[in-house]
Amino acid sequence: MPKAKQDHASRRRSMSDPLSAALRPPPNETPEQRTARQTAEAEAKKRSDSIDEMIRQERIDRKKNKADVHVLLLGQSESGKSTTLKQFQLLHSPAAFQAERIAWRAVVYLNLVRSIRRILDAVSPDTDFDEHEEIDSAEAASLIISSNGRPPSALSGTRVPNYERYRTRLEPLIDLEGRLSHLLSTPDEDEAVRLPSVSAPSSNGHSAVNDNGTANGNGHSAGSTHVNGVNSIPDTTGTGRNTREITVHTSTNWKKAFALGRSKGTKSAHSGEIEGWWEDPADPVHTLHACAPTMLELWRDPAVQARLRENRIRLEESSGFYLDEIPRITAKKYIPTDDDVLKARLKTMGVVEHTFSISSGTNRGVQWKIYDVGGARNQRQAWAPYFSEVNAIIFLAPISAFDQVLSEDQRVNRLEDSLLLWKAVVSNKLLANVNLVLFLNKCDLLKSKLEAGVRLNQHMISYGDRPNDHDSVSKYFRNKFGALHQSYTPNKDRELYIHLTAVTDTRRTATIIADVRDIIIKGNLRDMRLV
Ligand SMILES: Nc1nc2c(ncn2[C@@H]2O[C@H](COP(=O)(O)OP(=O)(O)OP(=O)(O)O)[C@@H](O)[C@H]2O)c(=O)[nH]1
Ligand SMILES: [Mg+2]
Repeated sequence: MPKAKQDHASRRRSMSDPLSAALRPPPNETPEQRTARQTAEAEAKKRSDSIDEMIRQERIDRKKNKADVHVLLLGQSESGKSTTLKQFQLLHSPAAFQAERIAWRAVVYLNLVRSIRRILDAVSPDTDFDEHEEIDSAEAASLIISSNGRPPSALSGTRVPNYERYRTRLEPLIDLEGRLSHLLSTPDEDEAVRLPSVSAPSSNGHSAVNDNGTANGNGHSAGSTHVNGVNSIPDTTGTGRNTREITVHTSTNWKKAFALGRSKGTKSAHSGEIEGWWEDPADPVHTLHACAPTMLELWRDPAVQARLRENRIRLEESSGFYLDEIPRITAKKYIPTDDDVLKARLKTMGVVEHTFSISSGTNRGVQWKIYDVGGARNQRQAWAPYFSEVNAIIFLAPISAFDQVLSEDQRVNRLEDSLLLWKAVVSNKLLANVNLVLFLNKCDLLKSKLEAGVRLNQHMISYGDRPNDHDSVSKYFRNKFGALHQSYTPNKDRELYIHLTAVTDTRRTATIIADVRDIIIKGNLRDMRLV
């Protein structure tokens, strides 16, 4: 309908509208009555306009709050990025966390079996650490490097008289390790392209991540998790045993694959044919259950403990440590607890994107996109494409790692690597307006390490003769990382927000995450001491 006609029609409608008719001024209105009416009308209009303005402002505020928040988790491998993501999940999509809990059983089993194999390798009469070209990540994580960068040879150490018996009895676990790796690595025949192996660096030590491993891929973020990039299958040494850390998908595919049971045709707990996985004779729990007494005996054997000490292997500080809980983990009806899931170690390859919708508090309705990246050196070129779209970065630096080396380059101290990475992030001009939150992580491990007598000044000369306790050491790192930001940031107004964290600790991390969330939303970083 043409506009003139439309106006006319609406006028006609309003004239015949009984309400409009009632509001029309009386025909015999005096000039005083008219002035009073007009004043009252003007006031009513003012009130109405201010209500309209309030509604408009609220709408803008709501829109602002609804805007997506993009957070990138950065830091070296094993710094705790994926664990931080799990904490976000636990807080903001507990139903999804709950649904995936059972699938983490496979990872916990694999972590446990690998710890056992690590012990067997370390206490073997044939082991000479100096001959080992490669030590896997978790081994490297638990080694204190001697002054020449190598642990002392194990050849002259304590003999483990029961070694052969342990080996024979635990042989089924070696097979199980292969089965579990396979289950986790090839969950789906239609799976995406594989990345080059972590163990195949290019000549400059940085192997390329293929296209799938870089940003943006072909966004299939249905549900909440979306993976850009894939995993590599662990290497196999000449001995036929894996020495590398298992790298598997962090996508929902492997989770489904494990949760749904094994090969086709096998009766599945989830199809209702049997009551639970423990009734399935092919389930890994049976091998673990049968080997549990020997695993316990091995771990508690004083000769084994002595040998591990001589080799300076502290498994209790390594990723995915479950050796103190063998009976619980190997029980037939074992279901991982929240803490078990948080401790489970699965290396990330590529980029995992997770979406949360905050359903309570002041940030209600805000969509959060959190990107969890692989931190190993050959994964880092996948980070940059995300720099232009993030509002905030949570950078994790594990400060307990001052005496450890990178698994991908054993010449590089982990803390030095963290400091260099941090410097690169804070000085990056593309990130000048991105909010920065720094988690000085693994404070629990730092504390136990310092209490065990490991001295920071033996690895960091600049620490001098300051006290070797948790407070002094963490303060020193806080200042060191803070000073780098102050010196190199291209944005002098940017405030840095530093936390001392142990992201496996759910209660404390929940408090920190709530604060970080509010601060990121406000875009207003403040330096606070929360722990
Ligand atoms: N004790 C302790 N363990 C931690 C802490 N943070 C992480 N971990 C453990 O360290 C291991 C490595 O953590 P991840 O979150 O997988 O590390 P990441 O940064 O994602 O590593 P990549 O995926 O290789 O880049 C896991 O087994 C975690 O449970 C911490 O603060 N304290
Ligand atoms: Mg990870």
